[in-house]
Amino acid sequence: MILIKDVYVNGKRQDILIEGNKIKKIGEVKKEDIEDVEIIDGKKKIAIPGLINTHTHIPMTLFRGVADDLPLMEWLNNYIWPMEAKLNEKIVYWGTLLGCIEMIKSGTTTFNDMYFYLEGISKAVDESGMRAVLAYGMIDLFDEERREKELKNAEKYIKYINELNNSRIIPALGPHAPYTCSKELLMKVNELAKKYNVMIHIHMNETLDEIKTVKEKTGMEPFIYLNSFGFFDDVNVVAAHCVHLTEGEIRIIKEKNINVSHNPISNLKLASGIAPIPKLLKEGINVTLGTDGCGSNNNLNLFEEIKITAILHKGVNLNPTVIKAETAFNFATKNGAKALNIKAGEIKEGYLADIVLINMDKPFLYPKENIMSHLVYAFNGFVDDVIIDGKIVMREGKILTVDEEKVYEKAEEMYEILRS
Ligand SMILES: CSC[C@H]1O[C@@H](n2cnc3c(O)ncnc32)[C@H](O)[C@@H]1O
Ligand SMILES: [Zn+2]
Repeated sequence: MILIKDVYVNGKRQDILIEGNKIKKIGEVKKEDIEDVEIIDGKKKIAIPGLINTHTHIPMTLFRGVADDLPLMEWLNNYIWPMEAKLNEKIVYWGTLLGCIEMIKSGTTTFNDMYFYLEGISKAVDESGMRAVLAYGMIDLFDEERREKELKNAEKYIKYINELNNSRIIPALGPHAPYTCSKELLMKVNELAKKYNVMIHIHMNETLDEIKTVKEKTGMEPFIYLNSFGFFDDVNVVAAHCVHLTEGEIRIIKEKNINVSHNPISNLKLASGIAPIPKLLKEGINVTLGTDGCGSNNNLNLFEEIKITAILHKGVNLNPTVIKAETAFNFATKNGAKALNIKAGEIKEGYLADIVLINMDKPFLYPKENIMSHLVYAFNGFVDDVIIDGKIVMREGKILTVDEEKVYEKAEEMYEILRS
């Protein structure tokens, strides 16, 4: 058992008792009453639910800084995809470990990923102690032979992850986007999602260019097109980006309970645009936050997304009340958990013990009055202790699950292979 004593949580100082992978009690807990307990002194700390990143390509930590200041299509076609052709399980494994360290240090406990070489990713997630939803990213480019291969791979990885029997690693399906995946592939994805009871993770409406391509091909906007053949029926979908949406598309997102992953930093950096988040909120749509990969962000610090979300939409709408601090924070916690269907995102009895502690003795966190405001507008994202699934993975800034130095060394080595 783990007992966090005198920590500021849910508005007051109290104790948190963790048993197994769950929060057993919040309130006053006497250590004498419990046997075999590890005590964490929470006096100087606050406890928040671990953050949930709903759109990443985690091994892309190794692509950090390789192609900046470009629009999406040029970035993908001329830089990222040629480099991705050199990937293998080993490179992806080390890139993922680097990403896990970065996320743990910045308070993220769960991520929703779409990428290749899922054996390497799963191994790294397992070792790091993180929680993840992993989808093999499918791209068929409208070619039948490629489609069959991609679908086989996707199914193979769902089975592979299920056989790992690790409750922290959840399989999903990841068709890349409507401009890279055929209707036949997308229809099959809906079928497989129901067959294996897994969610779907897809890029939607990121740029005007891609929407134009889909419209020229199908005569419809992407959400209308996918909806026309039942892609969103009876499945749980996380749609990343959703930057440019028509009223009709917003109606579909609402009707089909599609979860939106807002990635403001990636969208700003690739000059894709700004998603109409206040409009989506008015419709009661579940908005969550993602970083996207490190090629387009260039880090995995979800606290940055929280702050940007809270301030960006104020500026764009000339209205400081459109997204309040707590709303942005909930995007990265409660709403993320809802999207991924996990009992996390809040510190509550019976919930998964995914908890982050922050030492408040930091100059930018004084005076200690409005904690939520500080977390959203003042905090730099460097947290102190992280518990995932009831296990301490970082203590006082030190990662306990993996050898940090070795990961940094290997990351440099893997990068040399990619750029050669
Ligand atoms: C098929 S696995 C994921 C695939 O997506 C690429 N990617 C990374 N960031 C983005 C983005 O913002 N939009 C579209 N595609 C993106 C990644 O490099 C992989 O090839
Ligand atoms: Zn992406």
